[in-house]
Amino acid sequence: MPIADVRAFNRAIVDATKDLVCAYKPNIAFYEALGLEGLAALRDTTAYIRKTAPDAVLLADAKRGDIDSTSVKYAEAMFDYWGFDAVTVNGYMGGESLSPFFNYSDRGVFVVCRSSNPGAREFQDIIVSPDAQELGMDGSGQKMPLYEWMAVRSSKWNANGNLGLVVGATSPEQLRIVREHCPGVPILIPGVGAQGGELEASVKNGMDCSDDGMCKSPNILINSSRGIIYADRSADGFADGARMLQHDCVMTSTACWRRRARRGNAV
Ligand SMILES: O=c1ccn([C@@H]2O[C@H](COP(=O)(O)O)[C@@H](O)[C@H]2O)c(=O)[nH]1
Repeated sequence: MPIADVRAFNRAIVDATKDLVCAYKPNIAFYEALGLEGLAALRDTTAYIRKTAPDAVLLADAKRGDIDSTSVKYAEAMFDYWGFDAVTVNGYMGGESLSPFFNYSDRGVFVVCRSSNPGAREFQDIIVSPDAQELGMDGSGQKMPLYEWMAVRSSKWNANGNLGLVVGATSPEQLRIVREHCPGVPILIPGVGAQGGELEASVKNGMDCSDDGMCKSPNILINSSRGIIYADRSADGFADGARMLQHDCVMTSTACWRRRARRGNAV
């Protein structure tokens, strides 16, 4: 569905949702597809978000990643030129290819770990046998799916404490496993709404209870794009979409906290 005026469309979304969301995640592809005019609209949109919702995190969904000398330029573009707070990256070229992003210690770097699309299983679920030494274990290498190895391995890239992971809401069981390996790491969870991901199971399995069992800081970012921006092209529609998602997240996490509290904080 072409949008006649991208700037006005985005402004209406921001106005309607600024009190309801903690972050905005423009997907760079949609702006690049419109050429220079699209990039100008992205620039104006990010400026509008900064002005209107100054506390919101601006996360670029760009899934960048290349050899390190090229990643230096991708990181400069995302953080220095565009001024994003965080970016999604592709880690399958290995840790050193991402260090230019992690070197920006005041910015977040969300590594795709288990994506939300149906084809995710084609590679990410393949069982691999990482070197035992790499795993920091004795004996022979332990077998695990590739996405799980990504979760384990990525903690080595987190010297600056700015690692995040991306795990789709379409695979809550894999999310549970990733969370087990990665306490304290923020997880971006796309895939609710249009992709049919499971919100309740994702909130339950993704919440971070590493602090004190009460999940003071759940460390999850639930993403809904089409569920909000195409909810109904009106201010009420955008706000309703965001409000419904917020309501469901709060209900689920509160129920989870209560259950855990009743069990004496056991996670
Ligand atoms: O595994 C992934 C990683 C990124 N995405 C991106 O998130 C949004 C989801 O859009 P919806 O309209 O809420 O389905 C989109 O920009 C994807 O590129 C993802 O879906 N899955």
